[in-house]
Amino acid sequence: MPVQVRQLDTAASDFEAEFAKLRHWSEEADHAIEERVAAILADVKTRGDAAVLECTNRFDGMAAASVAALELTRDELKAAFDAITPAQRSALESAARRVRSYHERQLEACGRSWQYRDEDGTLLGQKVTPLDRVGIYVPGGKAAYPSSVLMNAIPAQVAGVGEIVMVVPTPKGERNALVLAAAYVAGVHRAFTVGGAQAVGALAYGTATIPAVDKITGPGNAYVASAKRRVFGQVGIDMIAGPSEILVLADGTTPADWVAMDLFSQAEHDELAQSILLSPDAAYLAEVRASIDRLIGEMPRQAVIRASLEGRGALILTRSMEEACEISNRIAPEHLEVSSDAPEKWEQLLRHAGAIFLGAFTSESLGDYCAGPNHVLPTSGTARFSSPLGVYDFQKRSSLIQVSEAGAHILGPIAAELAYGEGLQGHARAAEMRLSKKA
Ligand SMILES: NC(=O)c1ccc[n+]([C@@H]2O[C@H](COP(=O)([O-])OP(=O)(O)OC[C@H]3O[C@@H](n4cnc5c(N)ncnc54)[C@H](O)[C@@H]3O)[C@@H](O)[C@H]2O)c1
Ligand SMILES: N[C@H](CO)Cc1c[nH]c[nH+]1
Ligand SMILES: [Zn+2]
Repeated sequence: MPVQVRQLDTAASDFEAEFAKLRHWSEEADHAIEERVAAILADVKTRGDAAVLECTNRFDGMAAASVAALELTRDELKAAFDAITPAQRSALESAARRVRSYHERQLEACGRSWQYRDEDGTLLGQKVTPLDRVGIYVPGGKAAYPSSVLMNAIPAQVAGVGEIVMVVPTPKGERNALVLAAAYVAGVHRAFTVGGAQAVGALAYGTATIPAVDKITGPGNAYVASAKRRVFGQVGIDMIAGPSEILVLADGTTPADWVAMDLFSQAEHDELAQSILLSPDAAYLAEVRASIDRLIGEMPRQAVIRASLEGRGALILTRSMEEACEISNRIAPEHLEVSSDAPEKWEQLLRHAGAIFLGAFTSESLGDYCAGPNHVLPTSGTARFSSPLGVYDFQKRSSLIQVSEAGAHILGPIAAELAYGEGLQGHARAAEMRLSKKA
């Protein structure tokens, strides 16, 4: 049966209405989920380990006797690493090396302290420090994501975080050897087989067994997203990541099968994932449609892919590549492939995207695993104002100010004038006292 992916045409009179429907992403709170998450968090806050244990046994079909029994030891992580195949070990290590090297450059480029002195000797600067302890959430309900272990733990490590605590659900007690091995490779300090809102609550409030952290990062389902939103303030969070998205801008020079498979690659994550192709070449869109219909039968996750493409996917005919870039900027996708033989030309017109993949050989899937940049990216148009997970998410900044005696004579009158204007005498007098010699 052909996949009923909708087709839009920017020259059609109903384009704006159809485009609005396509972009509409209702993350309207599901009341049942919101209520359950609120109850789980309150329970974890008051009863700690007992609540975490009950929820884990109930929601993940486990039969653990204590939260301590859910901790994975460093020896267990190493045993998993030793047990996977040499090919898996080599792939994990190569991916980890590339991700580390990319994030080390990020640290050099924007993660270091800096300072300077005014002419009067006053020192000003910014001190960058790593977070003391972070929690990384690794999803594990419907699928296992060793790549997400690397993408969360490695930037934390590069930033110099003191302790990295990983949580990952293991439904029915089935531990994924690659996830454990990735935790070993990435240098996770402690790991617990706990997931969902109870894991987020445990990391935010701390229990007798699971330590409270300063920030929680990592993607997850609606329970995890809701819990992260609710504990924000008690702890930091990275972002609320929604379903995966890919937008391909194609000038018609990439084999149609390649682009069809790239659309599948994000559609297969989730029925709610969004895959969109934009091209000014109508014949090319028809070719990709034919590839989709021919290749879908080969895909083990074809039901998910079909649901995603039919529910939220689209092929969009544009008047030009310039117009395709404009539309892409309006969508601000998580992943943006520029499938063209002149990708640099179009890249200059692109402003909003979590990650931009240039040229026919750069499949988005390479970025998901091993190119080096992070795969935890802003979704649902939030690339307009936010950035990929990075070393900077595991650091914080303190301003440094050391005013010299000469500097106090310059700054004091300015501060005092403004403080009197605000009616704050204490501020003004504290500045003015520094105008006289220290006794
Ligand atoms: N953006 C990214 O980088 C990225 C990477 C990997 C995965 N993902 C996404 O993360 C999500 C992972 O979702 P998942 O479900 O597979 O795993 P998950 O780990 O996010 O959620 C599983 C947990 O949900 C909780 N849960 C499930 N049903 C529940 C219920 N009825 N009541 C209370 N709690 C319940 C359980 O505690 C369970 O442990 C997917 O949408 C996937 O596409 C995103
Ligand atoms: N594409 C996902 C983020 O949207 C990340 C991922 C993990 N494994 C495969 N893909
Ligand atoms: Zn992916």
